[in-house]
Amino acid sequence: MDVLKLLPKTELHCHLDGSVRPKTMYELLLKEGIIEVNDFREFEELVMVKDDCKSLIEYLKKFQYPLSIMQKKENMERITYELLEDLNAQNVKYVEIRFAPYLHTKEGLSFEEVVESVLVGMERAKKDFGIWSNAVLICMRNERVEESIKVIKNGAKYIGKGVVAVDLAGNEQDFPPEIHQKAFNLAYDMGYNITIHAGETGIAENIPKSIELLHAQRIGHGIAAAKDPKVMELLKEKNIFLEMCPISNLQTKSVKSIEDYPIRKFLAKGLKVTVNTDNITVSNTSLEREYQLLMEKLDFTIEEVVGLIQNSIDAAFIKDNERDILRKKVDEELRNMELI
Ligand SMILES: O=c1[nH]cnc2c1ncn2[C@H]1C[C@H](O)[C@@H](CO)O1
Ligand SMILES: [Zn+2]
Repeated sequence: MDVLKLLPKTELHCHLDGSVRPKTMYELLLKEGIIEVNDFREFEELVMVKDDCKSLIEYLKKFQYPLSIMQKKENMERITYELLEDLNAQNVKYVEIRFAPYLHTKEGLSFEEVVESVLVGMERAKKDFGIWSNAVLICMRNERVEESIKVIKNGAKYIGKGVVAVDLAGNEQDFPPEIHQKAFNLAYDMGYNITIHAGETGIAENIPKSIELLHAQRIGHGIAAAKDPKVMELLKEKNIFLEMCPISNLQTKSVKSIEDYPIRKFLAKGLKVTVNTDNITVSNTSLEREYQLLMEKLDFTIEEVVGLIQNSIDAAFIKDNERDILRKKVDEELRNMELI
């Protein structure tokens, strides 16, 4: 839809390893001898989930391919830069890119080399394309709390220099939030913003736990809140933003079908909802596709989509003066499109 293409957009929940430009991943996997397929289509089957994906755990298996080539500084920088180049071409004005630094230290890179390569890619993209971005550092749920503490301590020197927040991601079913409480207390004291993946795989209680024990200001996914009015009440009362990712949620079977997707229920309850991609390549999606799905299947109007974009601006982990600048830029384009 042309109007969706042209809309000025913001992206708050986008994993770097799940969003590697497919052609680049193919080139690097072949060059490094990790795969032997010689057909691009066959390769796409390997790295993107299909509709028959059964769970988040199955979905997470796709990350082994991008992670295997994201172990070098030049690859990290290039992948970040290209993601931003592609998002800029889709008129994304602001993006928060998330990644788990320690998943990129398997072949000798230091934590600092990983983070700085991403930050250099972001800087270069800003200079070349004008697209503005910040980074979110991920702690992995399946790791011990000491590993999360290392992410938080080592990342602190980058707060305000491109890093704005920390997150907890990975297998939610087997690793509840409280395992990482000590780390997120520290993150809170150190001044990070905090977002937590919670309620993605049906466990509603992980949402209040993430807010009350881990200081979450935003919740990734949050689908399971729909089952519990008290959880929705808490989200509303605490003014917590939801980072919803419809296509990913359908693929991981967070919801049975798009008709069961609780986005309208959340909006009707007055919750602050944003819409994001999660993993552009693994989920084979884009912001445009996410919005198009909402318009085609859930009867969203273009004005409602604009409302979601405006929520993202409110939810972004940026300073208020930066938020004013971003809002002004987006509003100007919306006004020119006669959408506000
Ligand atoms: O949607 C998700 N839920 C939980 N974990 C996820 C999701 N998408 C990606 N991840 C994991 C797999 C990646 O390797 C890791 C860091 O981006 O975060
Ligand atoms: Zn995610």
